[in-house]
Amino acid sequence: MAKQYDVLFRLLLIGDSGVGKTCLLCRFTDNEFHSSHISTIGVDFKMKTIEVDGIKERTLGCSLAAAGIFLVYDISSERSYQHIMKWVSDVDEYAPEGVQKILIGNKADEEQKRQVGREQGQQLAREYGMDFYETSACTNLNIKESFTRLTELVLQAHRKELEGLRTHASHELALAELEEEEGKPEGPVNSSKTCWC
Ligand SMILES: Nc1nc2c(ncn2[C@@H]2O[C@H](COP(=O)(O)OP(=O)(O)OP(=O)(O)O)[C@@H](O)[C@H]2O)c(=O)[nH]1
Repeated sequence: MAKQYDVLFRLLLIGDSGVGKTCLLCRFTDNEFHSSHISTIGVDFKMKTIEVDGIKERTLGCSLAAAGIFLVYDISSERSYQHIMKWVSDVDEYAPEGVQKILIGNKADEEQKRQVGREQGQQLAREYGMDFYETSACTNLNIKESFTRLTELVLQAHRKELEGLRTHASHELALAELEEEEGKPEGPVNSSKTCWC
């Protein structure tokens, strides 16, 4: 059976209740948006495979030991923005070292209710050395872009393992070609799935 992904890792969305974490995840994985708010008890868990730089990444939408974290606030809630600092300190305390982070100001479609300026988001992201996106799960603004960017950051942070994966993959390919040339029956090729969970 064809390999469905090369690398498996987890992304976590954190932020105050109601900022749109579940909706961001559903928009990214299923291209769906739900206008009702049913508070998540525990964790939502979704998977999606995307291809970045020729490598197929399978992301788990949620996890406790995550390789990448979205810190999400709602641009129509100053309070959710103020709480980002608390979320960042929790991440610094509990997340594994080297975890990649991106700041998200969600509900960017709610311009008339805006309480947090785009510059405030940019400034906070600069202070913490993070990338920043304003998104809308409702209109699909910057969803793919932000998930792809976090994926790229995770890949960069795991460059060494990735190089090993590429070398292994090219060896596998060369071996398969050789076997084909020699007319050998195709044996089971070990799949080189990497997990950074
Ligand atoms: N206008 C607008 N509404 C949004 C957007 N994203 C989410 N919402 C709405 O905000 C509410 C909360 O969204 P959820 O995704 O359930 O929020 P959450 O952060 O997962 O909430 P908890 O599970 O309680 O932590 C829902 O009514 C959504 O429809 C958005 O981009 N724009």
